[in-house]
Amino acid sequence: MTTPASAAVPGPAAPLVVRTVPVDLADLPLLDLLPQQEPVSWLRRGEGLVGWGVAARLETSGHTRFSDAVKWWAETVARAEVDDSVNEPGTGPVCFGTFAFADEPGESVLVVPQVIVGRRGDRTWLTTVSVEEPVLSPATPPDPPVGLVFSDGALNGEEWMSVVAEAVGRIGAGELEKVVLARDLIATTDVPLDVRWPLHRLAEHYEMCWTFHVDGIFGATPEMLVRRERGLVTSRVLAGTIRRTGDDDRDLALAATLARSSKDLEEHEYAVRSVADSLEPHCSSMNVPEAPFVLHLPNVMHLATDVNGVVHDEATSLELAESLHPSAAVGGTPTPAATRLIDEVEGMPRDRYAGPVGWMDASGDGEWGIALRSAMVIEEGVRLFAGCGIVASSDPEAELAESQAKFVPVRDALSAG
Ligand SMILES: C=C(O[C@H]1C=CC=C(C(=O)O)[C@@H]1O)C(=O)O
Repeated sequence: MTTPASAAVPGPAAPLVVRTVPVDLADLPLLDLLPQQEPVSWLRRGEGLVGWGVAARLETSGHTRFSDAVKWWAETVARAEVDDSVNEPGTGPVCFGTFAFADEPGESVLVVPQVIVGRRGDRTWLTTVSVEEPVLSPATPPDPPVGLVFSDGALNGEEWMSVVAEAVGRIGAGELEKVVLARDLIATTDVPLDVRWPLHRLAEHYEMCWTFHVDGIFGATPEMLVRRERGLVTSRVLAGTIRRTGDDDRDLALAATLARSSKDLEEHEYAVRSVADSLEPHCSSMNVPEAPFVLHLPNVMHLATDVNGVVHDEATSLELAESLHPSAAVGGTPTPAATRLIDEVEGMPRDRYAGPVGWMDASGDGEWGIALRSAMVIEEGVRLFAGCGIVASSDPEAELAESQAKFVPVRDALSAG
């Protein structure tokens, strides 16, 4: 079912009036433009999109959440009055989306901001949607979190390790090959979080990741579920992790260990296979590298594979994201057995953690990351998430340590110092 969030917000019935013009912002970081109210962001290395205000919005849920969103967006852009003098991916009408991991529970949202500013290479543009052109200038700086206190989420460390042990047993018994199990952490704050605070810090420290915020879920994801651009499709698949020590020489040795680790290579292979198998029906040709490379992030290193293809059908980036979700980087292998086990033992709703998050333009081009290294704004503060791929040889204690390392980006970004 498609329901606009409020009666004041035009749904697909009221045509959007969209205008994109080039702007010159010199070197002003796009994040500096974001006001505290209703900010959205999708940025990597200073490029991407930010926006604010709500010109149109869709909330949906259940197993039709992706098809509802695809239909709503097609209807919205079909009726829009568009004047786009820049004509790049991400200009003209653009929606931002965040999707629940599972059919139940969780709301999925598409939002069309009133103002969007984009940057790609040396081009910067402003898109307005049914509003006057604003004067673009730095917004007030973000406020740091007040009274931040972390506590266990649904399970404490010991309990989560027993769940991992249970999964290892079930894998050993032949029920499935891999499952990704996640845990959460609660951060309470004395006043509502100014989400721009962690966004600035994530963008600064994790510049090789996509720093996102859409409707209360934010983070810096290293994993691109799918990018579709002018007929080309790319997916960055990650699975297999080792923590960094902070000592460069030791980290290089660890990277070599990761690249040879049979446990991590097995975990990675499942994830690459799931992505390649889902993309194949949409592609006339594909390149799936035989061996992964090691992606170095400030907190961890991952085995990574970039899968590329040429799309031969009309599938939009969001339809491609739907067919890829949940990949074995966040679900498992085989997918049905893995998602059943997640439901049975994880002990918490994932909501939008590990679901697709990103944006799409009127042509269907867009980028959908996996909402990892992420947190959801909740009434009491923030709920952080981290998950780990479990295979037959996984050790619960090592997985707990890995999950702690995966909390680090958001955890550090929330600290006031
Ligand atoms: C599920 C997460 O990471 C995935 C992505 C990269 C490496 C992973 C791993 O090694 O377990 C996970 O598959 C997470 O960060 O919450």
